[in-house]
Amino acid sequence: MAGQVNPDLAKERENASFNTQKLTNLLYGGAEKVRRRRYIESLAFSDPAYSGDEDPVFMSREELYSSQLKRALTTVQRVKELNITEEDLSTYRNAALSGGMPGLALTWIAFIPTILQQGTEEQKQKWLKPAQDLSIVGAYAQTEMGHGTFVRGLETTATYDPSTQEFVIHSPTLTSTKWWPGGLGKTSNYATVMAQLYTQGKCYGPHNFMVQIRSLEDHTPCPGVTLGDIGPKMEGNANDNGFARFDHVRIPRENMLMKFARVEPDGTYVQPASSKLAYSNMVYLRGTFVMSAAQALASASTIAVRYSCVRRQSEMKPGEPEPQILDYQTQQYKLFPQLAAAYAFWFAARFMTQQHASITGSMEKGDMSGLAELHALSAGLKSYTTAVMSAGIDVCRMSCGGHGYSHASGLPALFSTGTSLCTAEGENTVMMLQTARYLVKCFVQSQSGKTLSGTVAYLSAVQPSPVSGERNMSDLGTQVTAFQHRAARMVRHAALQMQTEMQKGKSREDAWNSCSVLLIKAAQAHVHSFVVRNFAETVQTVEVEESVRAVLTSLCQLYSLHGITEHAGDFLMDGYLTGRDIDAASSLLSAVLAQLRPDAVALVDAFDLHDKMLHSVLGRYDGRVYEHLYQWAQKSPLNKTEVHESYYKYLQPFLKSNRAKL
Ligand SMILES: CCCCCCCC/C=C\CCCCCCCC(=O)SCCNC(=O)CCNC(=O)[C@H](O)C(C)(C)COP(=O)(O)OP(=O)(O)OC[C@H]1O[C@@H](n2cnc3c(N)ncnc32)[C@H](O)[C@@H]1OP(=O)(O)O
Ligand SMILES: Cc1cc2nc3c(=O)[nH]c(=O)nc-3n(C[C@H](O)[C@H](O)[C@H](O)COP(=O)(O)OP(=O)(O)OC[C@H]3O[C@@H](n4cnc5c(N)ncnc54)[C@H](O)[C@@H]3O)c2cc1C
Repeated sequence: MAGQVNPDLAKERENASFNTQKLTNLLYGGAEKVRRRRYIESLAFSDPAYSGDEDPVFMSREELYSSQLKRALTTVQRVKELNITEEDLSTYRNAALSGGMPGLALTWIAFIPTILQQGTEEQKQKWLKPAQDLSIVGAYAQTEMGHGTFVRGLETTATYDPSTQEFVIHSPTLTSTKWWPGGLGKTSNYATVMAQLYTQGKCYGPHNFMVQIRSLEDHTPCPGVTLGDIGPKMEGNANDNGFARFDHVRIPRENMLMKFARVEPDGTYVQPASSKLAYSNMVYLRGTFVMSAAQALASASTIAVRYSCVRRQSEMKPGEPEPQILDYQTQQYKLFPQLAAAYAFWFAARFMTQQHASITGSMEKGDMSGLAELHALSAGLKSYTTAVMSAGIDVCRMSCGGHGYSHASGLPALFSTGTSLCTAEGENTVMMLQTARYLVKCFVQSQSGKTLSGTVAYLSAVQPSPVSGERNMSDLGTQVTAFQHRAARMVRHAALQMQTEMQKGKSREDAWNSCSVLLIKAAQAHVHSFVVRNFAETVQTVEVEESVRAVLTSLCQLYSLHGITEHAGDFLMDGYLTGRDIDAASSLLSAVLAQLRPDAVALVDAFDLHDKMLHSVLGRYDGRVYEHLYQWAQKSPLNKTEVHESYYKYLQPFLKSNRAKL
């Protein structure tokens, strides 16, 4: 019957052990914030300006680009009309754009933050408002065809000419062509360009420059600038990721973003407090990817868990009705770890945001001591959470069988969008190696007697010797300590291995490369241990109803026990955990799967993701999967005519001639 919720799904909701709304409030920071978020979303969802477009999967690249651009421009207009505040801005935009990435997106997520973080007060005055009001549109142009990871290897030059007080921006080679920046291809008329700064005959490394790239009158490229779109990608095709070449393009001296480093009119270079401050916007964006990872995994688990309650398949017991596929333990083992990771990353993202605010606050006051930890934490968390998210979405997709492979499920698009976060804003392996670099340094410091603090404090506190006696593997504290022990041992092992290689005569760089697999694994173990500890501390300390705490505790247990059993070898290596402990962890894990089963739907409902954000026939809140699957397929462009034109062009003549031969 129209409007009714699938009875299986309705029953799941009735049987939950806790109040979903209470958990939603916890996730979003209180009942008032939830109410506000829903209200802001409803403004977008009910606005006819955003409805009527067809499903993006049925659109051509050009249709997609234009329709998302149009929507994005409508959001700018509506934000003014509706007085949407800064705090509600991203909620409104996400809802209006249904999570899509228009050509304007990088203006919001990279161009404006770069001006904010790298610009002087005067520069902010000049460019912030135009960028926010969208009288200029900007890209963040750093990556080149030949270099993305190795920022010091960028080839674009910005050479200061004191006679005119200008910088000359130049792309000396094909490989120096800026390649990938979002919105650069067709949409932007400005870009912050990362280029090697040359002044008084000396190179001072990569710095950011504000460059006008298109005419503000007719949008044609400025003299000396060649621009274009780099072509379709795995996903995100509403965005015109682009290329740009500069042929001795002159910009005023004031266009160098000079909050940290400066070039005086006579060409004198003034050093920043740290050369890495030019990278602050990357650190910020990496931090935001942790929440994107949590949300992407939350979306995937919402889709897969709801569908797994609607879908019935096979016979568990002879003669009995087909069970919901979520009743199979193997299905729970696929999905619940993804669900648990989504929660774990959500809380980790919250920590990351707080750390970012607190350390950048100190940096504003001139205290740079937290920069290294902030970089290591954001790089490691970005790498770890996006990798788990990407793999996890694919697990969710496969858990939905054939229908998961259809775009109707929303999972293919979610995967190909989500997986881009493993590469963008610092390739994951490279990022994890940055965390490893910090850990090795900390280890060496702790060896020489320094007491470590912050997220690495445990490296000096945890003893590497095995602990004997029975362990209560269901105790969260025991699990956290086991993770810390594992990480500390792996960091120590990788660092000592490096020292051994160097003692054998290898250079530091060669020793680093020959130990980099160990280093990556150690850094992953470190981040994993941080995420477990942060999850455990959150569930233990947060102010919430006991029924919510109980289900979160089970979820935390699951995340942690899953990690222990999946990486059993690491925990067994030095005998810290025994085979008996691992067996106990496996049995507990099975028990927690069964314990969480009745709450699975309520746990995904608590993410409060609207159907308009999920884009999934399988993950619909009402669970009416089959009728909508049928309706969705009708929209396929191939169904526009009963007999497709290629029948007349190709198939008919072919069949006819074959029949004639009979
Ligand atoms: C339902 C929801 C679904 C949602 C899902 C989707 C949401 C959509 C959202 C979004 C969509 C996508 C949006 C895309 C946007 C993308 C934008 C871009 O990609 S912009 C380009 C980024 N480019 C990189 O990140 C380059 C990476 N490379 C680097 O950062 C550097 O080159 C690095 C770190 C690899 C090396 O840097 P060195 O060569 O300058 O430094 P060295 O020599 O290695 O180190 C010197 C010291 O500096 C430290 N260091 C390096 N970077 C640092 C930093 N940033 N801060 C502090 N210290 C740093 C190092 O740790 C080292 O420290 P010691 O010497 O050991 O103490
Ligand atoms: C969707 C998307 C949007 C993007 N948007 C922008 C944007 O708006 N602006 C912008 O400037 N850029 C953008 N980029 C570019 C992005 O930042 C780079 O692609 C990214 O930083 C990775 O660099 P790379 O492509 O040079 O990879 P590479 O470094 O070439 O990576 C290739 C392989 O080499 C390995 N590798 C490289 N260096 C090392 C090392 N030191 N140690 C061990 N292994 C190593 C990597 O692990 C990887 O396996 C975007 C990219 C994508 C996919």
